[in-house]
Amino acid sequence: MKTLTSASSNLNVRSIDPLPTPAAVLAELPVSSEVAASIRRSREEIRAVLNGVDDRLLVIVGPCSIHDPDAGIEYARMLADAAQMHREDLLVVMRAYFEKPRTTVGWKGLINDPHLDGSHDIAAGLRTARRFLQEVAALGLPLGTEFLEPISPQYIADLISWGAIGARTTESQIHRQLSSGLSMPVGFKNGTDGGVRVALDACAAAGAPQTFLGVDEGGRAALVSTTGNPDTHLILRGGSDGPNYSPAHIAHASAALAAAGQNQCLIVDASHANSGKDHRRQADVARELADAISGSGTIAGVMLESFLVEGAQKLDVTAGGRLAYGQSVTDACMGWGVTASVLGDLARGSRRRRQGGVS
Ligand SMILES: O=C[C@H](O)[C@H](O)COP(=O)(O)O
Ligand SMILES: C=C(OP(=O)(O)O)C(=O)O
Repeated sequence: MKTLTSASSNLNVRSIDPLPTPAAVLAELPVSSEVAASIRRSREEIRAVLNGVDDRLLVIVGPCSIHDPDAGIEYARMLADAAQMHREDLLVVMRAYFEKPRTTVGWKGLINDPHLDGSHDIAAGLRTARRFLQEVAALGLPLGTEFLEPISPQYIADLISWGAIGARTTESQIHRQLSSGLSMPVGFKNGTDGGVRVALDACAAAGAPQTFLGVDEGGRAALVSTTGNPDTHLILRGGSDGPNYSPAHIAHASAALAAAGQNQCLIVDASHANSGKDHRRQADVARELADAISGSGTIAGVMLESFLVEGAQKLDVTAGGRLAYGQSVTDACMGWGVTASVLGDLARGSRRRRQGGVS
């Protein structure tokens, strides 16, 4: 369906089709009171880690993107066991990314194109994402995601314990406004050029009350007024000028946060420009961080890209064809074996920090 509101509008629009409302999808796929309580609890735990009240290390780990819910669930079960094993030292959150920001063009994630064939069945994508989150949340594993489209949070945010705004959108006013109203802690990545200032500005903007155009649960355009998000924080992911996880980079970022009157605790992404997008290098970066955290009170968390099978495969939505099971179709990931060993190293680093009494 496409409606022309005037002879001069929608000239480049092929179609506009209504989607089910957030309220309809939430009613179809509700959250039990037990799961809702466990999500609220995990948000509090993440807050406590970010504020230095809980001395564990936050680890946000999982596939670069979820493209096959079955493989994602198999991964989640293994991660839930590992999270349980390391619960004294690590607070593990599963990366469940359904929306991919692209440098130019490419598959934009399971919500945008759930059949991976360019058919863009977003109604199915929203339901598939929500069903996946329900299933993982029922395992007791907290979930993290990148919020990219400003409308999709209405469909899934109640199931998310930690949110990220990506390097390509940290400077966007729309994403800062959105974050100011989200109910969970939200981390802002430094820019793709390595600039940390945009993320500090983002934390300040998202921490402030905002009024903007949004949608309500009924899918209607709405005036949204927020209180500001008290739990914004910085994520260092490296940039075009190289990695930014060295002790000097971390001290510099932490001082900039303090000067801006913001929380000095930050998260380091071991992937992306911090590992030159090389999944083998990512494990080395994570191990360097495991050593570094024992002497640093400011590294509150680490991000890892990991899936069942290491590496990545090419997805061509126009060509079809079979995909290897459990391997990323976006950025290359560490495989499960290496991930399990890296989690052990991070747990040991977290324990050493506690024993050394680093504050
Ligand atoms: O993490 C994912 C990617 O790095 C990001 O979405 C950009 O991907 P692209 O450069 O392949 O488009
Ligand atoms: C896109 C991502 O990261 P960045 O914004 O750092 O490129 C991601 O984590 O999937």
